Amino acid sequence: MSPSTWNRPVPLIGDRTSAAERAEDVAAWAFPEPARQALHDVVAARRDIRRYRPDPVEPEVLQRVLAAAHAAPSVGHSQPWRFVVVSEPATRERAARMADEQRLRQAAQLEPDAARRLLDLQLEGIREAPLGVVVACDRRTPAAGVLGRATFPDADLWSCACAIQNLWLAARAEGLGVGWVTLFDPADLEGLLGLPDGVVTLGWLCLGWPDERPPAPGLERAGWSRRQPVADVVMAERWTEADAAPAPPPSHLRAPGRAEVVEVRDHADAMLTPPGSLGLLDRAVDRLEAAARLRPDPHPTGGALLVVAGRHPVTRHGVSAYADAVTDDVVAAARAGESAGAAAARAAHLAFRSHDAGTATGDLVHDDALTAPATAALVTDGRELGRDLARDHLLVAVGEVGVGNTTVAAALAALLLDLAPDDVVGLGSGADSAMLERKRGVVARALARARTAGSIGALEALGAVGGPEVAVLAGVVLGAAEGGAVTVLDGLATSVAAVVATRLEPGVAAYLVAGQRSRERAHARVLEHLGLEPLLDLRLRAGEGVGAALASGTLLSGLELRRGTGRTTAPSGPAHS
Ligand SMILES: Cc1cc2ncn([C@H]3O[C@H](COP(=O)(O)O)[C@@H](O)[C@H]3O)c2cc1C
Ligand SMILES: O=C(O)c1cccnc1
Repeated sequence: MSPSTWNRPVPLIGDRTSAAERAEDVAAWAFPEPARQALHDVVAARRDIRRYRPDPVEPEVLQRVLAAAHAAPSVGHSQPWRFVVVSEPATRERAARMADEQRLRQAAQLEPDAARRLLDLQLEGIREAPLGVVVACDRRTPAAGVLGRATFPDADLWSCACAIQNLWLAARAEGLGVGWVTLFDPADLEGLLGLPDGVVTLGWLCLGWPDERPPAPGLERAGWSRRQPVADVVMAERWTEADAAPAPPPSHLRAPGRAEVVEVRDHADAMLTPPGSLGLLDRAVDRLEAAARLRPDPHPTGGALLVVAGRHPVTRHGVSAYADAVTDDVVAAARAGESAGAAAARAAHLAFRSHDAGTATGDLVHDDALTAPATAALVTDGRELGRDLARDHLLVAVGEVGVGNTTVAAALAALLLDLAPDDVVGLGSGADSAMLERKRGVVARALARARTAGSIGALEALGAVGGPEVAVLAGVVLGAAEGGAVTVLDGLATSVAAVVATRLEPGVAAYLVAGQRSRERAHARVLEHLGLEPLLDLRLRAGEGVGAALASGTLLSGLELRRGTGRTTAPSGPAHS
């Protein structure tokens, strides 16, 4: 039964346009042609001005120019810029002397001819221009406290540079000249104006009515440099240097593209709810829906849980709180539909499959876990399993069982992500501190052995320190994606398997959902590496796909919620308001 159509609730604040309006005319946000042309004219005619008339700049004009600067984009909307407007002739004179001193110093470092050309350059603007605007950046907020600066700590300075550009263009439109002088020892300039610690300057802007109207940059006219062709600075897809273009990462897998992703979002935006109101769940449902759009109609709607079992000779080093035989018990219970994984699948309305991947041949410390042919065969088996499950299911939740496999997963995570044993070894099914110490030692020795080979590929790493269920699971992730199904990851081992899969086929990343963040130590790092935020964070340590099943239940509920919620009507009101 399909739901009825309802009036679109138009928000009274913010963006009043609907997805349908935006899809109908994607360019409707543009300015009229004369305004666009004017913008390009101003950009092209902006010059660095060094000669000024002495006439004053009216306060209203100055305010307009400063307001444009203050409208610049800034990292995390932090507005870190400060503008010190200097009109005192004595201050300008002292600043000019500082710049002269630096000019002589720099000239002394240059070849004689370049030095003469530098000395010829007009730097009198600081004295002549009626105003100086010293742009400063208040850096006293710690970078980690500003959205976007923890990763790019200098983004606050770039924001100030954006403000300078805005000021410059607004000034040019008024007919004013701007010259940006950075020939200072920053500490001198900061001292001159009394900038406190933690506030740094980006230099001195001369501002006034220009006594030159240059059609081209002064440095270009002086033969100092020339504007490079735009084609020399634009690259397609990857960094390219002359003819040394490196090959792109191989991916034969088609990930949902822009068309599918936008279509899914348009569809979701037309629901009788505020767009994106299900938060992270909305994003995971988007993923499911985008992948489904690559399939022929009609496509399946439900999900399955696959639990893969493996056995590990590494247990002989005393790294698990349980005996090897537990793995066989769980496999038998799974067949009887009585393992925790089987029960979790039933609770979440998922089909259940278990698969026995067999036994590793090496203990990681002395020998590779798997030979190269065994590794390849296991990945191929997994790929087929994944494709097979994808035929009947929209999502494949994955889980594992294998006493000792948190040691294996930790070693593989460390090898693939270049982490230390301390960062990856966790409690597993219940280690005590002595066992943790042994696990760290085993992982350290396994890594030392594997790393003697130098840099190794994902499949080699899998063979060296992985295990049979991890290899099969890497294949499952690949096969499921090929079949258009999203894989819902469980704990550490399944997530490390997904890392292997993304190394083999970068395109699979778009088909992954992190079901949960488990208590196992390395899991958070591995999920971060995959760029995935977990749907659940319950400190699980169950293995067997229990967390993936719980999350898949929620995910399928989210999908049902989206498909069952009423749609709103198309356009209501103009796109421009
Ligand atoms: C009864 C039992 C059932 C399990 N089901 C999953 N695991 C979980 O614990 C094992 C990994 O932990 P470690 O590396 O410490 O051995 C895996 O089998 C994992 O799925 C279980 C563990 C036990 C004891
Ligand atoms: O986080 C996991 O994946 C995990 C933790 C403990 C035991 N088995 C699995």
